[in-house]
Amino acid sequence: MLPVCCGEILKRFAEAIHGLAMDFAQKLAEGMGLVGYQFKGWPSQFRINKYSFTPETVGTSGVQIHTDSGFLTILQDDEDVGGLEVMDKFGRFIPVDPLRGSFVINLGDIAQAWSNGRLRSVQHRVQCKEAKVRISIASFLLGPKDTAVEASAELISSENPRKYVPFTFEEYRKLRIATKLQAGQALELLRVKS
Ligand SMILES: O=C(O)CCC(=O)C(=O)O
Ligand SMILES: [Fe+2]
Repeated sequence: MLPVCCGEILKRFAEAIHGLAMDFAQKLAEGMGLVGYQFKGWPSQFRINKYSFTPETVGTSGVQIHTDSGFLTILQDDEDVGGLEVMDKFGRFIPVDPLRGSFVINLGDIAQAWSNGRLRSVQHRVQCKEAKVRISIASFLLGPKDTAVEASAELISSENPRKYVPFTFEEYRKLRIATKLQAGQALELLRVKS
C-alpha cells in the first residue's frame, strides 16, 4: 500500500499524462486532415513496470517482443537503466537509450487500424543490460470504450480501400489473448478480405 501522498501524486501524474495523450492524439488526427475528430471518452491504462534484473538475467528479455494493443503509449522510461529496443523497418532492434527529461511515445495496433494503415504500431522489447532494478511508467491510451474502431471516411479511397473490419478494443484485446499473438499479428486476422 502506497502512502497517501504518493497515491495522490501518482493520480495527478496519470491524469496529466492522459491529458497529454489526448492532446497528442488530437494533433495526430488534425495532421491527417480529420476535421473535428473527437477522442472523447477514450480511456487510458496506467502501469508501473519494475524489472529486478540480476547478473543471471543479463542478456535475456525483461519483456518479450510485442506491440502495444492500444492507440498510443506515453512511457516515462528508467532514466539510468537502458534496455528498451524498438524494431526498425528492416527488422533490426534499435536501442532507445535513457534521455533525462523526455518521454517515449509509441503507437499501438489501434492506431494502425484507426488510420487505415497510415500509422504503424511499433514492435519493441526490453532487454536486461545490467544487474539493476529498472522502473518504467507506462500510460496506454487504449481505444473507444463502447464503439468500434474504424478508419474515418477521409482515409478511405479506391486507391486505399478499407484495410480492417470494424472492431471494438475489447474484442481486439480478447483476440490477442486467445491467439497469443502479441506483436501486431492479431491485426492481420481482422484485415478486410479482398
Ligand atoms: O519498460 C519499458 O521500457 C517498456 C515497457 C513496455 O513496452 C510496456 O509496458 O508495454
Ligand atoms: Fe510496450
